[in-house]
Amino acid sequence: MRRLGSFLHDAWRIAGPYWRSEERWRARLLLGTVILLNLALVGMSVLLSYWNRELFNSLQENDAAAFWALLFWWRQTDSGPMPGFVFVAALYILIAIYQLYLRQALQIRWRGWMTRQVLDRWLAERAYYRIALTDPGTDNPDQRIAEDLRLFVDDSLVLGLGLMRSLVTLFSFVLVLWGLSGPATVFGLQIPGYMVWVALIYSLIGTGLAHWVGRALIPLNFNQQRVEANFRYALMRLRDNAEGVALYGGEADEKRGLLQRFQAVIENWWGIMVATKRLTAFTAGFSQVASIFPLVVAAPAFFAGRIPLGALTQTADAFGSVQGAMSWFVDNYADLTEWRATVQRITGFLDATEAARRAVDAGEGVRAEAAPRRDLALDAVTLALPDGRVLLEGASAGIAPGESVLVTGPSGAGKSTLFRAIAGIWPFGAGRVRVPAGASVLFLPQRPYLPLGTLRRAVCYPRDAADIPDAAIRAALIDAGLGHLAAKLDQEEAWDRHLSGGEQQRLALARALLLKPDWLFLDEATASLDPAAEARFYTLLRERLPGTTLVSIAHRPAVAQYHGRALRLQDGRLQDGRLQAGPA
Ligand SMILES: Nc1ncnc2c1ncn2[C@@H]1O[C@H](COP(=O)(O)OP(=O)(O)OP(=O)(O)O)[C@@H](O)[C@H]1O
Repeated sequence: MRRLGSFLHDAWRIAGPYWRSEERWRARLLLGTVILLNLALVGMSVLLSYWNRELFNSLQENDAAAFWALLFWWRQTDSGPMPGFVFVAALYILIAIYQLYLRQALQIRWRGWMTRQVLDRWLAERAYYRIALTDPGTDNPDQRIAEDLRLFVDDSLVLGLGLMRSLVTLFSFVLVLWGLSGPATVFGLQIPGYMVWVALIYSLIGTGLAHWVGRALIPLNFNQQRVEANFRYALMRLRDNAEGVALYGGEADEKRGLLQRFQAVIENWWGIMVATKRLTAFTAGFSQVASIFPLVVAAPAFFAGRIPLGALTQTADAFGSVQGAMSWFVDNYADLTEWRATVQRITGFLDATEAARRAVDAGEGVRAEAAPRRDLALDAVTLALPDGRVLLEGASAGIAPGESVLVTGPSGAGKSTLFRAIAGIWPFGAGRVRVPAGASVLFLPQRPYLPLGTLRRAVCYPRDAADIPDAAIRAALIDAGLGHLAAKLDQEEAWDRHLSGGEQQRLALARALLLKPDWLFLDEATASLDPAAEARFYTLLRERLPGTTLVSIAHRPAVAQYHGRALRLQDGRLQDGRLQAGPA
């Protein structure tokens, strides 16, 4: 019970904010309307059950006028005026259409609001990056944002409305059945409304048995989602790494891996089939029996002339409705378990983003802060790895504006990690990095990131391409030696796969020329260029961005000539040294 309580609390933690948000009035109005229409549908089915009874009675009494009136017009009955079938059916259809339409409108609004909120949290404080480093247990954020949010909203509405409808149906038809069923005498005891008790006991036994027969399906369904996702992920990896696989000729290995994962899909599916077969044997048998069971129980009263044919059929109908409503938990078993898993995954994800935000607020790791000064300062910076290994211990240094500094050191010494700390994204370590407030900073990593979409977007990233004139973008491309791409600005391609490594680095140079940052950090940004192109790259940077402070990581000795100073990272220490400045 405590587990159920904390689960419902989690579900409300996810769902609640929308109903208190700025969209709350529209949301509540939509939900209220959907609930009303939902209740109206139950009311319509109660009305139809009385209508049915009148129809069968008209048949039994051979009353053709009453029969036709009940179909196409209306008729006065003992319990009041009864509208004809055409009107009842038309109204039912109208309510059913709008109940679904408005529910779907609410679904997409709710999902849209939640998606925007979760994206905000995920992107704030670079939680998307931190979580991958500090909380690897929070897997597949893409699935959580795209799929789990959708499932949560859909399941919450469908299950919530379904439960409410079943409860109202249950109470309505229990009343109908109570009114129809006279008392019965069992072992000398008079039991009023005995058909109600028969229906409840019958349904409870059915629910219990269905749970017992079908419970194996719950973990199997759960597992099916997992193995399907694993298989899909492997296919996606192959698509993303098609070139690497093709160059290695790794098709046979890939096929083995893919078939292995697909085998897990097949095996679990067989488990589902066997369990479903068992459950279907039970539920099909149960519902067949349910269709004649109330007739068998009520038939003696009919044959004894105590109830007319209409009452007999209405009894069977009401019995079926009570039993159907009682079976709600059984019918929705799979969806309930799916909803539960979804709530757990979203809660875990929200907790991880919250933990990332708290860690930043608490100043854990290397703190990067904007300071009212012109230079950049490292104060007792220690860089560590997730396993605690220390890369750099208590380093202090400063870089003045306009300087050009080369960072060197053996592979794996921690040079890129030092850049990460300066960017304020490295969570392991201690100390402080003070960055000039208000200065624009651009990092060009080893592998330039190219976003999805047009080339224009790729060049201007992370600025909005709409803010930058066409001519400036073309000029930057031409300067960077990518003039042949200037005509393709609005072409959408997988540019990261289309362009060669060197072209991608030149595109990053174009980006730097375009954005004109005050501070430019280059992490082996020319590693894929030939020496002549590398020389042009640095010369151009110095010419076009004379006021920009340049900090480069590079292995090639030739790069040193474009810098005035070197910082060497080795054996956990940062050594400072002057360089003979070259053409810069
Ligand atoms: N996310 C991570 N988790 C664990 N270890 C990491 C992570 N990122 C980097 N490291 C480790 O930190 C060390 C330093 O990496 P870093 O990329 O800073 O080195 P580097 O000096 O830039 O090397 P290179 O010159 O080869 O690019 C390496 O041993 C690397 O394996």
